[in-house]
Amino acid sequence: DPSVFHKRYLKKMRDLGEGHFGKVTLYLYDPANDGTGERVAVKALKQEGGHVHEGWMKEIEILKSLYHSNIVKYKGCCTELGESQLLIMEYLPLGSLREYLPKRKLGVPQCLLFAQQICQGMDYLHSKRYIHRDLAARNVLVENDSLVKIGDFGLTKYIPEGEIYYRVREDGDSPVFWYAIECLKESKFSFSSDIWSFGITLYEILTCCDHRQSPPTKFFEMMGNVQGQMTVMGLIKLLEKQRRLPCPRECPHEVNMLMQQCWHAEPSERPSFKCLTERIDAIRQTYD
Ligand SMILES: Nc1n[nH]c2ccc(-c3ccc(NS(=O)(=O)c4cccc(Cl)c4)cc3)cc12
Repeated sequence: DPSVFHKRYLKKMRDLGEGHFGKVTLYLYDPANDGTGERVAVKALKQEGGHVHEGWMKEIEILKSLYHSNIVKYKGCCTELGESQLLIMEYLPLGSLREYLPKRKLGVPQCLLFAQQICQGMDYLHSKRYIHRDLAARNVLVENDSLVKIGDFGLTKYIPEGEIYYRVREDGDSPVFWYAIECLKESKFSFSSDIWSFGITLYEILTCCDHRQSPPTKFFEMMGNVQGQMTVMGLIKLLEKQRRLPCPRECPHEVNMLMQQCWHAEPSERPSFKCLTERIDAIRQTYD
């Protein structure tokens, strides 16, 4: 069974990323023990033990059930007695947009191609009634110059038929600068709050993930940067005054309008990923 990986053949190479509950690491899976094995990305749960376990199994089941060209491929899992399962994914050598964009100043057409592919992957996720809850440039991986994939589903939740929101207890270090206003105020997550996070991710792409223009940096500036003592209340007040991230220098007017609509205070006024895919495609056509 190619989806079963034995821990004894996993050779650690380097870290790929770390989240609140987990860690992603590059391993060589080398059963012949001659260096000819394949490189895989392995996500492990930080040993929090206990309650996190069922959420972890859910994450593995969710990724296993997703098949889309803009979603990282599930390869299998590794179950060792007494330890939590390891999630084995395909390895993309170019890493996430956070690593890729600062090195490759993309033009607007390629930025829009990446944005459109994120919308296609997210439209597929929403079609299966999942909300992502952590869409950000750091969680988008680069296969090559013309293909990106959503690479982490650690906060993804299923929204039952007939429901609109998913409410969460406050969890660890939430990515508040990617959160829609209703998530900050009422912890209400929905398909529409993913649209808000996509708008922030599109802003990151258009600023080439330049840390001087990053969402945290810009929001701190807009709040008067009181020694970084940003409270969630400070961010909520700013957003309630209709303040939003500024239009990036290279950003065409119609793309800025699209981003601002993703940040509409009223969730139901935000576009869907299907609509965004079509609108971005139309804008891209004007560059051909
Ligand atoms: N280069 C890669 N090939 N395959 C991968 C699978 C996941 C990842 C990955 C995906 C997401 C991140 N972002 S992250 O912010 O580091 C993160 C967020 C939530 C949970 C964790 Cl454990 C890590 C970092 C790395 C990278 C690769």
